[in-house]
Amino acid sequence: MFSVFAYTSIAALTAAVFMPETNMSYKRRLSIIFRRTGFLREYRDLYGNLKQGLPKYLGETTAGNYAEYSYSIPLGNVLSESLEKAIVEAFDVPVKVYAEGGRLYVRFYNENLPENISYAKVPNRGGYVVPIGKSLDGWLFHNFDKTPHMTVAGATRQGKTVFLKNVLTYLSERHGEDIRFYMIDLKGGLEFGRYAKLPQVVEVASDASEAAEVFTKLRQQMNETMAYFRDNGYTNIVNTPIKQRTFIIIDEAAQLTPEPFMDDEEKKLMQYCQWCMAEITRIAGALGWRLIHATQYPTADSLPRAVKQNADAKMAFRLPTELASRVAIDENGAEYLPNPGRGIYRTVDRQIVQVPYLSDEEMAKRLKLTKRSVITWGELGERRDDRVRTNEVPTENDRDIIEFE
Ligand SMILES: Nc1ncnc2c1ncn2[C@@H]1O[C@H](COP(=O)(O)OP(=O)(O)OP(=O)(O)O)[C@@H](O)[C@H]1O
Repeated sequence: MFSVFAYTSIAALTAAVFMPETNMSYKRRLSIIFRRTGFLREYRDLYGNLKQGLPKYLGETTAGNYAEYSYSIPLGNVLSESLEKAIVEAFDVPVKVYAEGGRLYVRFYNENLPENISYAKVPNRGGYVVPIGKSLDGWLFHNFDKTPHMTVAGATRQGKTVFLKNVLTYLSERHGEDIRFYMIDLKGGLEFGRYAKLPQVVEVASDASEAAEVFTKLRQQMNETMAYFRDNGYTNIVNTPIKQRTFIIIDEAAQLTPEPFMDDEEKKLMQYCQWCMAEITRIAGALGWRLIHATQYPTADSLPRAVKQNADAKMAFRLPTELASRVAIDENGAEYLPNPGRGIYRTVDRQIVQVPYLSDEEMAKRLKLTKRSVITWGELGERRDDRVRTNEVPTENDRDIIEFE
């Protein structure tokens, strides 16, 4: 099994210009790092004395955008987080360090990720997959049939909504009405309320009490589906002929966090919603439910432990602190991401990607949205009023979408 630990140094993440280095200096610097971190092998010299030496160098591979060096891992050593960090922080170029089959690989890339990659460039893939983005090793997709649930975290304006729109669009384009979306859009329905008339979108909840109603319906459906699976001897939807998959996207899930200032009823409502999210991630993956929990504020309270534990894929955009990064993806790094759309995708391994940019216009074209299929600000009613109250007027993009024919 591929055991990958990929890092990109802070310097490389922020470097605007690629700094070429000679192969010689890469190897020499690696030797110094191996010595300083004690990543050494033991051997006996001609006189039988025990000595320490550098790990055995196995060779170099070059490909389109990288040069990679491999070494034998000295017995008794492991690829530790501190060794990886020592390596990646020492170079001005993006570096990936990983161990596989007793070997240590250090890959030096000769390019940086671009800051913008168009959604139009995303390759076509079958199955219940969505593009996560482009890494320096190529396109990366997330397969919801393999890993049903995902958490997404990122500070404001760092790319969560664009990512969720990628998910909605890519799946809808490929699976038509086999895909169902329940959008729990706790930004008052402002982002996803407009797509309520899409055939794939079953329901849009825009506050906690609407969310609770949706969760109650989903629980009923879950029980019915479970009974159906039992009757048919099914254990997991991926091994059945059933094509339908149900996505529950919760955007700004922190709005479902019980707070000390809330009255008991409100707290109970929030706790109920959090419990339902946990139940969905615990039980419903095998039944075809896929939950995406997105928040600006990943804390132990806003990201319930059960959801985090059962969501084996974690996506982080830039976060304000190392602590937030650790809550979101169990390690630091998200606090250094340099631009919107740059994310860390964490499963068993870790990849840095640039999420494809999908504009509202492009989304409208792809989903064949017309005036009739897009909810207007008038129809949004209350929600529009909320936006006016908060002085958030519709943007140019919003208007384009609504007027799109
Ligand atoms: N993948 C991307 N590629 C390039 N630019 C992006 C990408 N994602 C986001 N951006 C830029 O950042 C802006 C904000 O992105 P987005 O609306 O997704 O943020 P957000 O994280 O959802 O913010 P909030 O939580 O405040 O709603 C976009 O309008 C766009 O200009």
